[in-house]
Amino acid sequence: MAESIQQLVLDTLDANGSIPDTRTLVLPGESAPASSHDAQITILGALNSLSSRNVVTYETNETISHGLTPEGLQLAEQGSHEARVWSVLPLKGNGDAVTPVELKKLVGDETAKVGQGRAFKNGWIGKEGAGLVKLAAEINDATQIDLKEIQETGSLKAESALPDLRKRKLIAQKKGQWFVVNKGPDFSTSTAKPETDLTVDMLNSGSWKTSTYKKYNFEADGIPTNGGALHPLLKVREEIRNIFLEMGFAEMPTQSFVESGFWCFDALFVPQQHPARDLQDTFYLSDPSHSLAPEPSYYKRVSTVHEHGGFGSAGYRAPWQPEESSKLLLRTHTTASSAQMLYRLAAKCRGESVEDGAEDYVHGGAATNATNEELNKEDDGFHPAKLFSIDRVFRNETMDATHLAEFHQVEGVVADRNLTLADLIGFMRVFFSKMGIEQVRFKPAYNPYTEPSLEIFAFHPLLDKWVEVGNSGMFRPEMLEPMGFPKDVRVHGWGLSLERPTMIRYGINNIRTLVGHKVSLEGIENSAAVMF
Ligand SMILES: N[C@@H](Cc1ccccc1)C(=O)O
Repeated sequence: MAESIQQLVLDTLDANGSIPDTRTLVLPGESAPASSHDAQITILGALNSLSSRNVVTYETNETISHGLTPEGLQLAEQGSHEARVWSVLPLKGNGDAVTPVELKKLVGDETAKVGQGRAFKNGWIGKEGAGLVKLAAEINDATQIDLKEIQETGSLKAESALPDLRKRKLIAQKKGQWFVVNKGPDFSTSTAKPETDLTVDMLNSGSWKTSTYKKYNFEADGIPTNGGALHPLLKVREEIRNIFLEMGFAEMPTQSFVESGFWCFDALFVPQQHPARDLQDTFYLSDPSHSLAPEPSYYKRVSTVHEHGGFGSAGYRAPWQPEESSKLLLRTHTTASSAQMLYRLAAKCRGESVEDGAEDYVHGGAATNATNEELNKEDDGFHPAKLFSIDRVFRNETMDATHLAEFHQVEGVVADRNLTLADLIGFMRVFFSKMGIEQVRFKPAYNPYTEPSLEIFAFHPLLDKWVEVGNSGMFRPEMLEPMGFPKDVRVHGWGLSLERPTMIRYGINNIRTLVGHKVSLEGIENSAAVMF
């Protein structure tokens, strides 16, 4: 039906050039023109779909018409109340007058009540004794005639009669529409929907040659895209960075991912035979495979403390191999960078001038433990420092749900005179509580470069167990004194991974989720409020 109406509109336009009034159309299957409201609504549907394809244009005109109410319909059929009253009475002098009680019986209560008054007013009836009689031998029931006209045409030529009929609730207003239709820019008599895509089938069958195509709408709004977002690792890194900054730490400059065995291990007093230096644990570079030699006097102090001891240490008493020291590798921990920053921090203590030294990253005097006596003593070039880094490290690990060959380490070091283990523990508590971790425990551990060393455990309220969150310790004199730090300077440090708190924060079970090309945060809605 809808399509045949579209076809009718198109054929009419084709034949006549335009359709000045859609009420003149004779719809398929009908014999009379489509003057009714419903017919125009049906036509409107066809016009809308044709105009959306620019096949036609149309203008809307409004009409106000009238229809009969149920009571109006009844009166159009049977005559007005007054006419019906008049019709049952005898003409004056031609019989017995009808009493009001009898009249009600003859025409019904309602008609008797309404009709009497009007028939009197029109001069059609009169009183005779206690009853009623016709005065006029013939009447013209204008109400019935008007109602019939309205019923047939929807309007009344004698418009002045309309308000009264409306007041009597015999007619009601009906709003309607009709349309003027013209050919659109893409007029054609075909009702086939234009193609939106050129398909393989159309090419094979050759139908593409005769098909019509939907035009591109360059005005259309595009589909809104989801805006860019920070990677979860970046968000958590920013949070941790802010914790360090508000605790007065300075960020160490990002150093090269490639380090020498010297800075990654030797400078930290990691023995040259240590298993961490194995090929299975560390990625070594093949080209170039070896680094330039470090500053000779420091290199000498480091190799000596390893081989023969010194600074109160017996050393490892094992042969020192320059080859091992100069190997290039991907750093296995950011402590390799901390070592270089500490070496620079000690430059003044070694009597060297500081060019690009760690002084820039040193918050002199902050949180110092120095006594008056120490402050008064001669300047030995040392300044306290609080440094941090959050950066990438690499380990030759078997990858699984919680291990990757590369990850990020969060690392902090604090250098000051006479720091104690209590300072380290106190620092840890404050740092982790700022990360939302209130319950922490420490367990003695072993690192070649720290003594004592502590593993940090935190109670995870959701997992209901203690989980390891970091590693820490006080750097050994065998590491600090060859750098040139005075004997009373202590440096403590700690490290944790960035991935672990991020995974717990975002409810991610598989670390690969964090680094794939598609980061899906499957558990994000259920993520814990606490970070670890
Ligand atoms: N480098 C240690 C962390 C650490 C840093 C500083 C001091 C002690 C420990 C690690 O990789 O786990």
